[in-house]
Amino acid sequence: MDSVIEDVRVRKILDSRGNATVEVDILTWNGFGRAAAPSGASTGSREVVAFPDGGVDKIISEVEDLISSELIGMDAEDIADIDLVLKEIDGTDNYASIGGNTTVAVSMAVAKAAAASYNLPLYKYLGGNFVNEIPYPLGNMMNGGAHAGVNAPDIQEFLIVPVGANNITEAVFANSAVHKKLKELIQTKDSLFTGGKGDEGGWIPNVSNDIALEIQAQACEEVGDEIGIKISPALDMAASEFWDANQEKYIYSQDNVSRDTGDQIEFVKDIIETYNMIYVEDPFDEADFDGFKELNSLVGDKCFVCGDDIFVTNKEILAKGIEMNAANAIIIKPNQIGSLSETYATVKLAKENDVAPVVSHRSGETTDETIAHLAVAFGAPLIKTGALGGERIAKLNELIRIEEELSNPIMAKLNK
Ligand SMILES: C=C(OP(=O)(O)O)C(=O)O
Ligand SMILES: [Mg+2]
Repeated sequence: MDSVIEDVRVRKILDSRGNATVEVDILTWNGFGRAAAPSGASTGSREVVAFPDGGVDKIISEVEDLISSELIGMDAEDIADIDLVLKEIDGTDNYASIGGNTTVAVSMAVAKAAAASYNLPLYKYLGGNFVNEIPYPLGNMMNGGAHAGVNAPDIQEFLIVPVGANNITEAVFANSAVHKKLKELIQTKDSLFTGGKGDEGGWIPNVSNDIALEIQAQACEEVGDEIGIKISPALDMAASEFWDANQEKYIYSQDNVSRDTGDQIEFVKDIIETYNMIYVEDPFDEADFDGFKELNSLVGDKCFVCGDDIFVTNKEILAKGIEMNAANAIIIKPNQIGSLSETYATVKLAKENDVAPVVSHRSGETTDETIAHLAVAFGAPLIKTGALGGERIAKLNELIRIEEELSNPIMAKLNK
């Protein structure tokens, strides 16, 4: 009764890139949930369709009526049933009709409304009373590739993990200290640097991939020594973006170098070993399961080899990855798959097979904080949600509040 849906509102709002996205309100007899959908720039080709052609404007006037007429009267607690109804309303395999961004916003708002109906925070409603692990924040320090300008490195994201942090406050401030330090270090290498930032708040340096790797490591070491905790470098290479299928090579335009898959395996292995990288995401093209498998067998004991574009939060594709031992971590982005219950199914399969779920933002975000709750509820060891910027700190500050609420909070185990 408390959680029976009484009203559904769908509106068009701004995202952090100035593009339109949807925000959904769900009102129950005793609760309220609001969620908004993010959007990607370096999207995997097998992600569900975010919005049909015509974007938000195409669907905004119809979906509210369509969804309201089905959902009003249903119980928000029946999230899986509601997700099936959304799939039926859409009527396609990949949400091409009303958009996976529409359905995911509804699905997350329903879960939040269900939690609120029983006066529970979302992480506790989904994860239970015993959850007490806080994920380490993968902080975005420098941006290249599809998230930056033409003179930036080819590697999309230079990240860090404050692995020695004892709590989330220490962790997020360690990340912001490294971000500040990097501004100084970039200025010594890039005379044209104007303080420009990429989509996720990392600096955009006009330097080679090698120089970016060096100053990333230097910043981790210097700040780590200053504050007395270990900080490890990490990367999202987003290699599908610079894989040339005709030449069968990874094209590093900043460095004037191309690498075939064998060279790429050696190159990435060398980076991981030289800089003690704790995490490398998408080091190969989204179709290259063999490259992933080879790298994972070489470095998987000491480094998270994480798949984003390759798995697109899809349970069936992850199953193939598990069979091949292609990765030991998977990016979890609810809007890649279109609903919370499908997201959960992928997380469950990952955890059952010792593949670490890494709950993640998108490059286009809103101030929606839902993924902070999902990361805690799912027991994710890592959350990837930037370091600075209003839409990024919305999640980080929510983690600080969650930690404060928990009776016995501990940082997650990384086992690397
Ligand atoms: C967050 C990412 O970028 P996007 O949202 O552009 O896919 C990513 O590649 O991990
Ligand atoms: Mg990625």
